[in-house]
Amino acid sequence: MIIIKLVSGAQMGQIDRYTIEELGIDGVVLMEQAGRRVTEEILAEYSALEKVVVLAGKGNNGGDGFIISRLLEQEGIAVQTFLVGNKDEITGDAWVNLEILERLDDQVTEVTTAADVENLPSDLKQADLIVDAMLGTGIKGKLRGLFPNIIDLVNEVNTEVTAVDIPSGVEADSGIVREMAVQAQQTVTFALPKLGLLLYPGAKFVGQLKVVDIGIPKQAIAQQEIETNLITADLATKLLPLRDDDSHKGNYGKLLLVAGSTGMTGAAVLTARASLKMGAGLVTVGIPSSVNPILETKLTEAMTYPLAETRDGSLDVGAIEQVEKLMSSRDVLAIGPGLTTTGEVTTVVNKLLTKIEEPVVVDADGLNVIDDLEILKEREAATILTPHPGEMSRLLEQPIKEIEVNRVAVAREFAVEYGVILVLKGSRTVIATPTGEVYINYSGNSALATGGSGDVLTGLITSLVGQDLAPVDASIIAVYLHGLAAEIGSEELTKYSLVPSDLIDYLPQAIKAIEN
Ligand SMILES: NC(=O)C1=CN([C@@H]2O[C@H](COP(=O)(O)OP(=O)(O)OC[C@H]3O[C@@H](n4cnc5c(N)ncnc54)[C@H](O)[C@@H]3O)[C@@H](O)[C@H]2O)[C@H](O)CC1
Ligand SMILES: [K+]
Repeated sequence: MIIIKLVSGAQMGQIDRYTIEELGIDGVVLMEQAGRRVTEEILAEYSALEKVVVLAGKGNNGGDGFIISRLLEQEGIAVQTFLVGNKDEITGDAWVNLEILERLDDQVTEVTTAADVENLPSDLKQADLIVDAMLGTGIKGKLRGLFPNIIDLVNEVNTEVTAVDIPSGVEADSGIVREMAVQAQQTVTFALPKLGLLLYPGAKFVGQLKVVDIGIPKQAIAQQEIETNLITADLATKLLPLRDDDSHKGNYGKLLLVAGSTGMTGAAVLTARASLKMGAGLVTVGIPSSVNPILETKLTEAMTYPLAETRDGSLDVGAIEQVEKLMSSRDVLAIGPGLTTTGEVTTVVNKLLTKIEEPVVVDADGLNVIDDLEILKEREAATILTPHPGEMSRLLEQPIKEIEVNRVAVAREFAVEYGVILVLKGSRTVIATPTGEVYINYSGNSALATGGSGDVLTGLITSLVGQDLAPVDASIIAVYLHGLAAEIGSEELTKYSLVPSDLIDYLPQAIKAIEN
């Protein structure tokens, strides 16, 4: 599948409603399929189950749980079903399934008091598997009642857990976990992955994720406008530009990278090397003149251009005209890595953002010195901003925490408001476009959490924009490959020892993995 849509809990609810009310597929039928699919996944994963505990909540997630209890019993497995709540509070499709279970004489034990909770641990410990069907997409706000205690118990015992749809405690829209959530080894989710299963911190609780079809027709999904997509290997493959044998360097972009300063030449080197390794045609690094000799020795294929500098070795306003002149024969500009924020850098960056008519990628210090976001709106060519949450926090003058818990919304709103491609870095990098489309990246690992990995990403994006890719497509491939190179590289080097220059060395293997 090339594009995988990611849904919020509310969108999934709408799709359900449409399927049931407009298409006339009964909710009980959907629930039956849901329960059956989870049961199949459980049986496929665990071959020798003897005892299973199903923990059910009062909503439809619990309804799925009742079906799973019934189907596992039919397989000859001893199932204990606990309902967190009173039976007389159960309604609708969940009630239908509770009734069936009772008619079959399969016991459902109510857990309604602290004393009931105290009785749970021995059963939880003795079980081969716990099925978490307490809270699904319907969770709202802080965990209430007995849930915090029960979730604690589930997490304390050693028994493996399969979560139904989403681990209880994780919010489907955001991945927010208010105080705690069930730590699952496996999560079986219905129809489409929920955002909260991919975004942190929720993602930590999911274990292995399986997305199963429960018979929701694709028309019901199509009728929802879903603008949030998962970046898959297939999508990266589809977007990767082909290289024609009958081509020359002019076909692959002329890049100008304005980066580096005294003490930070490494940033310029990483950006340049990454852009070359991604296939750029011609790369020029514009760098404060006194550090130019360093770049000359560190870079072989890239050209360098000494730019006007102040006494402290950072850019001087004289660089504005030099960059403008260079850009008259270049296709794309990247500005920011290792520039520092001192002296005249602010003026240089802000002036260039208004003057340069080619696509611009702004990163690191380039982002830190933007003094008026309005200039972004004025730009006609594409602007790609690649902040990490700290830089985003500065751009928006909002606490990092608010950005972290709201990555998708923050990125989308910013991209739409300022007409830019926003690449909000972090585990699960979010790419947002001026039209409000969002792409979430799943590749990568903690090896990327080190100074310099952002410089590599900037090089990759700039390189692909130079190769004439649409800025959003360039960002998608770059972010995906960057993460994949980290995954491949850390297999050999470990997540501790993989450094950004290694990322560049592993890029060819990442490209190979997605090449057709
Ligand atoms: N996606 C599908 O096509 C299908 C999904 N199914 C399952 O249905 C749930 C969603 O069911 P819903 O009834 O809307 O909500 P929940 O069961 O998740 O929870 C409602 C239940 O929980 C209580 N509650 C809510 N928040 C809290 C809280 N913070 N603390 C304590 N209690 C809370 C609330 O009062 C209700 O009692 C979906 O995930 C799927 O598993 C269908 O089975 C098939 C189709
Ligand atoms: K659940």
